[in-house]
Amino acid sequence: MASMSVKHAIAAAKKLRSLQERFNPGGSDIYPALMGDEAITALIPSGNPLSVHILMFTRALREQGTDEQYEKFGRRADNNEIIGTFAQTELGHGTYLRGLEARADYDRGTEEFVLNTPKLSSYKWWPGGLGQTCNYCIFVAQLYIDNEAKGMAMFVVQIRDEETHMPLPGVHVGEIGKKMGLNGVNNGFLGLKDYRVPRLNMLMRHQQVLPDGRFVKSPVSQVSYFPMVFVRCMVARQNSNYLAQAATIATRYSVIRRQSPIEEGQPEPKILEHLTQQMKVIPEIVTAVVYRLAAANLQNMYNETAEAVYRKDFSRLPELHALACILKVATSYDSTYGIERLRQACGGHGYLTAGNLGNIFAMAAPACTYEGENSVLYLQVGKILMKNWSQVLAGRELMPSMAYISECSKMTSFPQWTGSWECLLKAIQYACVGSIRLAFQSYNARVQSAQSQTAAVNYSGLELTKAAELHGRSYVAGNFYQQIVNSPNKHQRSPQFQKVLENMLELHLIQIFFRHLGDILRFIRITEDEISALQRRLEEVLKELRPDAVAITDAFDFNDKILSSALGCYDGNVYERLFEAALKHPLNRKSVPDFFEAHLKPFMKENADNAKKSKL
Ligand SMILES: CCCCCCCCCC/C=C\C/C=C/C(=O)SCCNC(=O)CCNC(=O)[C@H](O)C(C)(C)COP(=O)(O)OP(=O)(O)OC[C@H]1O[C@@H](n2cnc3c(N)ncnc32)[C@H](O)[C@@H]1OP(=O)(O)O
Ligand SMILES: Cc1cc2nc3c(=O)[nH]c(=O)nc-3n(C[C@H](O)[C@H](O)[C@H](O)COP(=O)(O)OP(=O)(O)OC[C@H]3O[C@@H](n4cnc5c(N)ncnc54)[C@H](O)[C@@H]3O)c2cc1C
Repeated sequence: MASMSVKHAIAAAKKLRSLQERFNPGGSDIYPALMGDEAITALIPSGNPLSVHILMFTRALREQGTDEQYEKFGRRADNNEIIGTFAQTELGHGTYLRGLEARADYDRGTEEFVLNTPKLSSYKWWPGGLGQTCNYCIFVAQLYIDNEAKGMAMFVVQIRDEETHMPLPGVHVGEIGKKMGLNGVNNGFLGLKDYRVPRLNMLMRHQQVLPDGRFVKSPVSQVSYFPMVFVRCMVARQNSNYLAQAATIATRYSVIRRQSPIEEGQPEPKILEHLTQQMKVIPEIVTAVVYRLAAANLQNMYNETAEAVYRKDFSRLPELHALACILKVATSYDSTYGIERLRQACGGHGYLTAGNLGNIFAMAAPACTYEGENSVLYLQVGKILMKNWSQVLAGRELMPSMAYISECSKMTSFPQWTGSWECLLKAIQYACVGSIRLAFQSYNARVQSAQSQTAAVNYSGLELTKAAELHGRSYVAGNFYQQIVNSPNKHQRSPQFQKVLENMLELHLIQIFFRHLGDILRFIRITEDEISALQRRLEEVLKELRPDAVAITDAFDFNDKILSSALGCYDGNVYERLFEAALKHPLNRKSVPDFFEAHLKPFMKENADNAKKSKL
């Protein structure tokens, strides 16, 4: 499987290169590469073994290396002359970066670093492509000078001979084993023993080790985390895509499949006529659109921040970090759970490999773990919200994406309930700020009672997580509201299109309201009549969006090859394709399977003989 994936990935990368040269000659714009990665990834159901090379190895060289280091390594990596990965996670550590055990000791006598993974738990474990594909990696290690720890640093390390692909001396490298998905990616392990690299193999754009061993600290240590921020931004885009693919499949299947009359004596309707089926499918279509828009915003913010960081302006890093964390978590959680809901909406056929929903789930699900495990990133955002709440209490301004927190903090009570979009959005934001305030009270009480900040974060973890989750909802819903209601290009939309968008906004806001009704009722008094009115609106907007469901998913414009699903093909010939896929199963090559003579027949005969004996 891995070699097939590599073959496909290389073919697709070559195609991408020719497209890039045709549409972006000589351009350094990496987004065609990303689109290519998106396309490559979508075309290789078992995952793209070059993803981490494209998304992390080449970018780390460009963003963390000096111009000279880019010339030496980065240009060759961008041109796919060398293939690398990002080797940070270890067998024993993934989240707690300050606990990473791999070490780089500077030898000023030879102006080299001596790299070691001192214990089994220090082995790098998980990096994509590391097992068999890559001949280089970015090796993340704790830097030591005269045995004094200086923090994390990144090193360009060649792990295999460029001609023979043999592992180099001192390198122990291989595949970590079968996974629940992405089995074409050959995630690998890497052990290094007294492996020496020249001083200039340490990426030194932001921090340096001089020939005499003097250490020049980075002005902002967190800039070494930048490669992860980028992938978190990409995950938001990628996972909204996975959800859109699954929503397309389930929608198309739901207007082909007929089952269970709604009126006695009437013909069986398309299953999408059932209200409960609409509630399973249509909100996922809208969620895919909502996150695609949020991911696009985040990508723009990433570009602006990356340019600023290149100019040594680190001012926007904290806001990008906070947003990248919360959108990576929200998109990966909601897409993973949403894809499973869509699979279940397709009944038994949703469980067939030919439907491809299982594989889309297996591609989407690990994003809840890689690039920062979601519950850890929720806590990270919770900590940032605590810091920002202290700013609010001190009367200081907050970063733009958190400005609503300041506004809501000034409200002594929630205004008269109207049920309007603005009211629903403000309710989610108001509940978020109420949760932040409660979390801060718990956290602060713990710190005041002499708990360390780390311990206070841990023991306030449930409230911090809730506040972070509601912050994500507030940001995403607010972004969608602005795009639909206040977009500068709103006048260019036809009235019909604007109406569809407004129906999608109505559905998103009401769906989020009901999902967090408990959180909202904690801070806002809403009557049963007001809630029932929203229940009616939910049923009504599902009915309104039903006729547009296919058109909206067609607009995602996934080629049948990308969906790779007998349930979701554009022509709707589901049963023919299911049957065609079934007949291709190896067990159908013979009428009588080999195991009949070898196992089944003797087994049944033995039982029959025993039955006869017991009657005698
Ligand atoms: C569209 C095309 C296709 C796209 C495909 C995309 C999919 C990708 C496919 C490839 C598949 C897999 C690739 C996977 C790769 C990996 O998984 S790489 C390894 C990822 N590992 C992690 O993410 C580790 C998680 N842990 C952390 O990030 C940190 O340990 C954590 C943030 C949890 C804690 O940070 P610490 O420094 O340890 O401690 P803390 O006190 O919390 O933070 C101190 C300080 O620093 C600030 N901070 C932390 N992180 C960042 C950051 N990234 N950027 C900026 N600032 C950061 C934090 O807010 C604190 O600031 P303060 O002001 O001092 O409070
Ligand atoms: C498909 C895939 C691809 C990957 N690709 C790469 C790659 O290319 N390069 C790379 O370096 N890594 C890669 N990784 C590794 C990934 O980054 C780590 O798995 C991730 O960072 C989590 O670390 P961990 O697995 O060690 O879990 P741990 O850090 O051990 O966490 C395990 C669990 O403990 C809990 N936990 C941990 N810390 C805390 C905390 N502070 N507070 C509360 N609970 C906590 C959480 O529930 C967490 O799920 C990949 C992983 C996967 C699944």
